[in-house]
Amino acid sequence: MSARNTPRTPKFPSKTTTPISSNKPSSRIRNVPNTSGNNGVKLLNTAFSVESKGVKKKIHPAPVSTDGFHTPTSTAKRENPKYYFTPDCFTTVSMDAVEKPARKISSGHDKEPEASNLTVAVRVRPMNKFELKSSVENIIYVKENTVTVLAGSTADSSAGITKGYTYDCAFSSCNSQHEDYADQKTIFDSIGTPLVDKAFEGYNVCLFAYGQTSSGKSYSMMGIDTDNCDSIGSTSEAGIIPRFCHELFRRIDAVKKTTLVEVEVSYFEIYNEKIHDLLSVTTSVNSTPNGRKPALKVREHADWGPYVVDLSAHPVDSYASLRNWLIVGNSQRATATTGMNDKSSRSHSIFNIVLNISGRGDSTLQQTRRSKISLVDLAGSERMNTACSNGDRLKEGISINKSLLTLGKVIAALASAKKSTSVFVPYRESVLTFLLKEVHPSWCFYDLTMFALAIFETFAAAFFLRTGFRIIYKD
Ligand SMILES: Nc1ncnc2c1ncn2[C@@H]1O[C@H](COP(=O)(O)OP(=O)(O)OP(=O)(O)O)[C@@H](O)[C@H]1O
Repeated sequence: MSARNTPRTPKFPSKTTTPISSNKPSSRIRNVPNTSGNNGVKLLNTAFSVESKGVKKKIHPAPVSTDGFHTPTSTAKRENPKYYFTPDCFTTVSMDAVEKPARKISSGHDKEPEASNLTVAVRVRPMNKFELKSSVENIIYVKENTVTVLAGSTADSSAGITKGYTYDCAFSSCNSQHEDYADQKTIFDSIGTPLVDKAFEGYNVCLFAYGQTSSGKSYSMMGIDTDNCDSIGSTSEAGIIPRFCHELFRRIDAVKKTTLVEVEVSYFEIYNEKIHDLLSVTTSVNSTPNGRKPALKVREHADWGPYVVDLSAHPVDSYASLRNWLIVGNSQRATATTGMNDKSSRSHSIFNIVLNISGRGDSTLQQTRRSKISLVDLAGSERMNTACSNGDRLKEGISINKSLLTLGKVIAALASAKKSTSVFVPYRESVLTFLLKEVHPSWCFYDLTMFALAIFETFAAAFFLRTGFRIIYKD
């Protein structure tokens, strides 16, 4: 899921700003000369600026970019000058402050298609070895963007009643011989590529995988890396994250003569509500007995929102070096065998990429675009008895379920907040929602299993979406 247009409240720093975290993003942002005649206004498409004194809201005439290096903000401002609020010396990206180019979502019973910056996709995975061993039957069918669920052994089922749910995209990966089979490339092309486009335009994007344990989230997000550094084959099992990074550098290479693109990555996990840096290379004397690095703290900056203190960030200049960091991070992630998955993720993982894009060469450079990409692989919700959880696994499962519950509550509250301003959004109830506060998801990615238990997830997902984003399902 990714917020293609990250809805954010306009923010106007009242004092000299500090970096959002110790990865010092602001130090990487240049103040570029401005030739647009905007009285020294820096068209810096970023929330991190070094000049912010004497700030007050003011409506400016729409800026004119002289070098064609537009930001989404500047373009939208030109089209919607009334929304163009900026302090004298500061221009910030505020996706709330611009009219977003809305994508239309059509749904089964909607007369009018809805405009949304959120996309929800569902993927149905093949049966796993546990399911093949037991006598389970396929109860989920995908046709176009609708998932139909036979109601199992209930009276509805005997009466031939089915339930259909319409999503933005629905993929079936059950049978590789089937013509509609969606492989890793199909998934990435459908939901990953638009995100790369948006990231290059300067939007923050976020994509997360949600679903019950063993429904294929990690497979879809990370996949199985069988490729070398130079290419990702079309039949490869590499998932969205490596494909996203590969595509990112392919595009960077294509424009490198004219455009300077700096890429920085960070990767952390939220395990039992504690944050661990997955890319930390320093050895700490404070490591826990199980070898884990000490947990990092979350703080909230008055202007830039929540951030992880001392999270390491690493500049990368090629897919090969980025892939090495991914391998390091994945090797440190907490996984364990449960009753439903041999290698179950016991934590939420968040892989962040920060892109700074600016013109290269002469002084005609006007703007720097900055976008943050968050690719999130959530831990799976689980039923304690089915997942055979006990001891540490039980504790982890409780923590996972609790934070997923909060995620649902936050999204439901955000939806209600659209109608009423007095709604309390419980971001702080879990570390995950607190950290994602600044990056509301606009892309969600759901995996469903074909297993009967998945019905629960299907209903949960439909409810979640229906309440959260008014996506109407057919029934
Ligand atoms: N589309 C698919 N095609 C083939 N195998 C898949 C697919 N989706 C998942 N699998 C396999 O199913 C198993 C479980 O998948 P995975 O570990 O990705 O689940 P998960 O949702 O991340 O689980 P958890 O929440 O417990 O971490 C893995 O062995 C994985 O390789």
